[in-house]
Amino acid sequence: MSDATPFGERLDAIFAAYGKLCVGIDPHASLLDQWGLPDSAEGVREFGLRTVDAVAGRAGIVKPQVAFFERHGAAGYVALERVLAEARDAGLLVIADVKRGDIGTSVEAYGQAWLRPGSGLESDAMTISAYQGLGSIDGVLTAADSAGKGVFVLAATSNPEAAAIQRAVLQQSSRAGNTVAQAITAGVIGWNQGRADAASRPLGSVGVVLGATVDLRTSGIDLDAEPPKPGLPVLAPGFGHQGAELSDLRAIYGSLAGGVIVSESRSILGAGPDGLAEAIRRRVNEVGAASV
Ligand SMILES: O=C(O)c1cc(=O)[nH]c(=O)n1[C@@H]1O[C@H](COP(=O)(O)O)[C@@H](O)[C@H]1O
Repeated sequence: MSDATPFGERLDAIFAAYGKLCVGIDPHASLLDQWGLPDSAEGVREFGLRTVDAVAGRAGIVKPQVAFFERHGAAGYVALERVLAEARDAGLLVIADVKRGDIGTSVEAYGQAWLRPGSGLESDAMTISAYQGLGSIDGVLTAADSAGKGVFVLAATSNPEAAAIQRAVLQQSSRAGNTVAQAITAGVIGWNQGRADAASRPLGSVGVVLGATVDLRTSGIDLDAEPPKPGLPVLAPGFGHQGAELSDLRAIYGSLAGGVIVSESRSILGAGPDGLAEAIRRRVNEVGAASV
């Protein structure tokens, strides 16, 4: 499947081949220590490469968190470029967790950094924030679409402090009365439905971040409606270390459960370099049993 194939189709193929686990690549200082690696650019590179090696052939998706590489400045970025390239060469789908957002022209430049084919930081998808308005991300969505790339827009994030803002109710716009999380989710579903051949696509190429720790109904997300067509990719952090249980997956996500990517970092990485492959294998099976 070529890179220009829509991201949603590539994600669907990965789901079929490897299931829905995404392994976060988060080289926390404490994990580097546990793995016997230095807290340096070399350390995060080695951590990333070993994780990619352990994931390849066992799961299909990785999500490097850029902040842990950025801590080491330019050398950290060089390390990240290598990890991204090795992951993509290994056939993994790479979601760059960068959470960018700005006025439209600047967010487009972020898109060029992370999603433009040939860029040193090229990834298959990136996380972005639409808190400067849904219109501010239009340009990056269009560019991603034409390059077969994906975008995950923050909607209801897993951290408890987020609820006050993300459950706030819009006063203006055609979505007045919606919560912020609801308006973003509806906007993304609408975007996917507006693409050519949308009805025949299994999954859209734009998804949302809906944390597994969140009461999504209270956030205004409709979990009882028919699943959208095409399906909505849902990046779902919050399982594992943050406390959400896989056995609750269907209850948490309702009719959106089919598009859920279970993303875990510390709960898997904490197995250490020697236990990592086995921890991934086990979690892939558990996610398979819990997923729709
Ligand atoms: O976009 C994300 O990935 C994300 C969104 C969110 O709502 N909550 C959240 O925890 N994340 C990221 O997901 C990862 C979760 O890590 P663990 O809690 O160790 O599984 C971290 O890299 C977070 O930055």
